[in-house]
Amino acid sequence: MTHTPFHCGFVAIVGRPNVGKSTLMNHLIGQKISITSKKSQTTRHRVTGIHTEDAAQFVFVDTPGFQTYHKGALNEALNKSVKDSLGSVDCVLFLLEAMRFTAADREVMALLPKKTPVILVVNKLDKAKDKLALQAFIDEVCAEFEFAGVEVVSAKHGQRLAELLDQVRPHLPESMPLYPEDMITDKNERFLAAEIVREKLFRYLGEELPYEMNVEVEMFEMDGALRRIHIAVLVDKEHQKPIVIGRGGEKLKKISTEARLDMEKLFDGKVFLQVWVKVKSGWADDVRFLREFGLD
Ligand SMILES: Nc1nc2c(ncn2[C@@H]2O[C@H](COP(=O)(O)OP(=O)(O)OP(=O)(O)O)[C@@H](O)[C@H]2O)c(=O)[nH]1
Repeated sequence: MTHTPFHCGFVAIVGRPNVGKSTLMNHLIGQKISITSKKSQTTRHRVTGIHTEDAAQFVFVDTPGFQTYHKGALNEALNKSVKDSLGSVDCVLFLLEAMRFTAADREVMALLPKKTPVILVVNKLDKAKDKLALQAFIDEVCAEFEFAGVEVVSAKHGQRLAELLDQVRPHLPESMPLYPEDMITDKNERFLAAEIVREKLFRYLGEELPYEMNVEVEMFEMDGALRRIHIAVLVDKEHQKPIVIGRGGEKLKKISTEARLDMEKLFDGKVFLQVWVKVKSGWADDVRFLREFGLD
């Protein structure tokens, strides 16, 4: 009897903000874990997604967008996180949007490792109608870096993701699976609860969203089968509070109701959720505070 060896490894997904990294990872692991939004720079934490097959396990690392425009301590922490995640993986997926190769993309490209295989993933295939122009675009990008492979996909529509996995699989080292096969993330429920609230804030505040904002889980307790969760939304300035709360508290109510429903679905149990807004002045440049978030 022949024995197929198991392969398991880490795969980093990198690219400038808004290329579709979170969307890609969510589709690859088949469940929504990392948050997505039309507004860029929504991913502040490394999120690990896990995809397990009969003979392979892919452990995905979703890095924050490489920051070019904001130079505060927060963004230095984010940039460091990109570099760290690239130094310790088996394969890197470098995402671009079809037909767009911007200065911000080149800045991320400059961080790509030379010793680790990098696959060029051209996303948003659904938007590229002219196939000849697409090939010319791919040739132009490939002239600037030695990629181990190229794949065109549509993360949003789940197109050609199997082909993408086929390209990654040979780069995973022979190893036992690192995680149980039904596990899709190593982030705990506490982290996921904060991610869900963050996503609702992005959805309901849109352009009004204060740039300097974060979400902190103040309490997460099991009370029998009930999860009691208290979450604080931290804004930088007093005048930003009413933006999040809305007239008569209407926005915050909507955000917390929707977040609670999502949590109940994901955790498969009842949730009692309280969300409130607090002012934490100057937090975006306070490195000590970043440390508490595990971001430095
Ligand atoms: N048309 C189209 N849109 C896509 C595709 N993939 C992602 N998008 C959209 O692109 C936007 C950004 O996607 P995200 O997954 O949040 O991008 P990201 O790279 O994780 O962004 P940051 O968190 O800012 O780094 C969202 O509106 C997605 O719906 C695709 O294949 N086709």
